[in-house]
Amino acid sequence: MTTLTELDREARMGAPGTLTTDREVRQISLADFGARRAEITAQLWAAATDIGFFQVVDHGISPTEVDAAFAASQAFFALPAEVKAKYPLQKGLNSGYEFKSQVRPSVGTADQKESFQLTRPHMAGLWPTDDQVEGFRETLLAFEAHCREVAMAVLSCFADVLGLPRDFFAARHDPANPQYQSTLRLIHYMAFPDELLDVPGTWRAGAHTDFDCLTLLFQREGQAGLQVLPGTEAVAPSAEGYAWTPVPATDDAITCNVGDMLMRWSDDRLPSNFHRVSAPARGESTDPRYSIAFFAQADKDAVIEPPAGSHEPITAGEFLLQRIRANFRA
Ligand SMILES: O=C(O)CCC(=O)C(=O)O
Ligand SMILES: [Fe+2]
Repeated sequence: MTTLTELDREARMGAPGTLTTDREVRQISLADFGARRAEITAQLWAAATDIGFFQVVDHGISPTEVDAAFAASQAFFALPAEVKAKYPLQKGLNSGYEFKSQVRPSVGTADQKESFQLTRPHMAGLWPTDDQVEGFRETLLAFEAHCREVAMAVLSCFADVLGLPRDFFAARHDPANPQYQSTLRLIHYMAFPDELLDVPGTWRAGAHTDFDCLTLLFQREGQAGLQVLPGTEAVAPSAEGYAWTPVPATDDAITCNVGDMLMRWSDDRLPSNFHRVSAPARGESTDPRYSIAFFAQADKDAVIEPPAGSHEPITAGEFLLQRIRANFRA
């Protein structure tokens, strides 16, 4: 098996660097999508190829739905540890619950978080009961479906620019396919303990790129910490290291970023940017942070074959497995 260049790149990104607010994380409205498609496509492409991260608003997922998903998430994480442990992370399948088990190759320390992942074909035995969290399964399956719709709309715009059929990505992220491997991840960064403040190498999430085609990230107003490294900065670090840009946390916007699969698939035209979630500095809020990520990961049997041949073809199943193996403790 060859080592992915994606893994190689990641190993060099762990240093704290500096923060900058020189870069703007653009907000793009998806309102009236059908009629404004060309304009939206131009805005998405420009943002994705410039800073890399962008936010979409007027995306059609109602505040009520987003609140319900976060309420289900909070209720789950509030369960006793021994209950959560009944739904353990399934190795290599992105489903189930884990506690501080993700170690990013960039930093070598465990993310200070717990998470629950939903990947449709791999949920047998992993749903908490209605006694534990009322309506958990229904709420999250509906939310996952709606996230996929928004992700496919954004990917259809990228397909237009890449000269691919408009439904190219939707056909390869097919919930009816047993090989479906898109994932909804509920994340809880616990209230930050005093003894970890100022400990070097401690992150809520260490620097990484995502493995997927497109990530949708839901944040809560004021629960800050997400920082992105735009591609051009990653190429030319200053003397202090890389300059990271904070991504605002609001209730209404969905933060989007391209992942490694789509970078490959686009012959590297669409960059997959490094990002991380910083630990609070002394004096900053140590309150918990909740986020929800939808990872649009092409079905296992989809072949990632870039049109210009810049990378060898690889199935999305093999690609993802290599990345997961490098990230989770055995
Ligand atoms: O929680 C966040 O804000 C980011 C999480 C993230 O980047 C990830 O899980 O890949
Ligand atoms: Fe990420």
